Amino acid sequence: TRSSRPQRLLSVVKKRAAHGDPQSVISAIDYFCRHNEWAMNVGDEKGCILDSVVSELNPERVLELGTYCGYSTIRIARILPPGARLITLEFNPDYAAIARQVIAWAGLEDKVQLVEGASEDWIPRIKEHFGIETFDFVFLDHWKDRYLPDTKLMEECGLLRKGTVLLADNVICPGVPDYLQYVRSSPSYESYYFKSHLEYTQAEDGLEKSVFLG
Ligand SMILES: CCCNc1ncnc2c1ncn2[C@@H]1O[C@H](/C=C/CNC(=O)c2cc(-c3ccc(F)cc3)cc(O)c2O)[C@H](C)[C@H]1O
Ligand SMILES: [Mg+2]
Repeated sequence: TRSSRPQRLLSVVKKRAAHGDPQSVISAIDYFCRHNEWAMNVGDEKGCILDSVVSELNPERVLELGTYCGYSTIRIARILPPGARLITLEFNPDYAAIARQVIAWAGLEDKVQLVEGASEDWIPRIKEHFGIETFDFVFLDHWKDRYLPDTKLMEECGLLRKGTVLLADNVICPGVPDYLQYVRSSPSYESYYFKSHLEYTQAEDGLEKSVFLG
């Protein structure tokens, strides 16, 4: 049977990117998705905004919801300070298997812990399972109708602290209206919209940065 899109992305990475060189993995995926086959990675334009938010924050503890092929995982992990850790949740075993290989090809497996499972099952277990108190940075890029319930779950589980930054992809396209309304109206968040474009296209999209105020 035909290969999957993630499988084709992985083979491009192995063919075009240098082992242990995260930037070449990122460039190989972006080139392929722009010129050969679109895929729902955060991409280069929004990826630069993601890079700037992460490097300004210099987070020690990062959570990513929705790994897919690991593109944003390696974008974040490649600029984390030494000793920092990224936990990324992916509930599709086929995507998880591809992402593990992409992360390994980039040489970033020491900074990344890919956990196979659903966010709603894992968020309540992260503290005791990983010995993590709170996260400094959370990147939301999984099913769009799960951003809001998972954010409320992270609040309830005490995984957010004063100053924790949530960065949400796709707040315009496909859109996350219930999440946007919540973080923009809740007194517990200070929100900011980074206008950009849907990955590899000219359609509008953007990232919403929301600081938890406690
Ligand atoms: C219930 C389980 C919840 N918990 C979960 N726990 C763990 N992992 C989860 C959970 N829910 C989902 N995942 C995983 O995360 C990934 C899912 C990612 C989803 N992303 C989009 O749908 C999107 C669409 C477009 C788009 C824009 C325009 C178009 F025309 C077409 C597409 C663009 C974009 O940038 C997009 O990120 C992965 C596929 C999926 O297995
Ligand atoms: Mg996305």
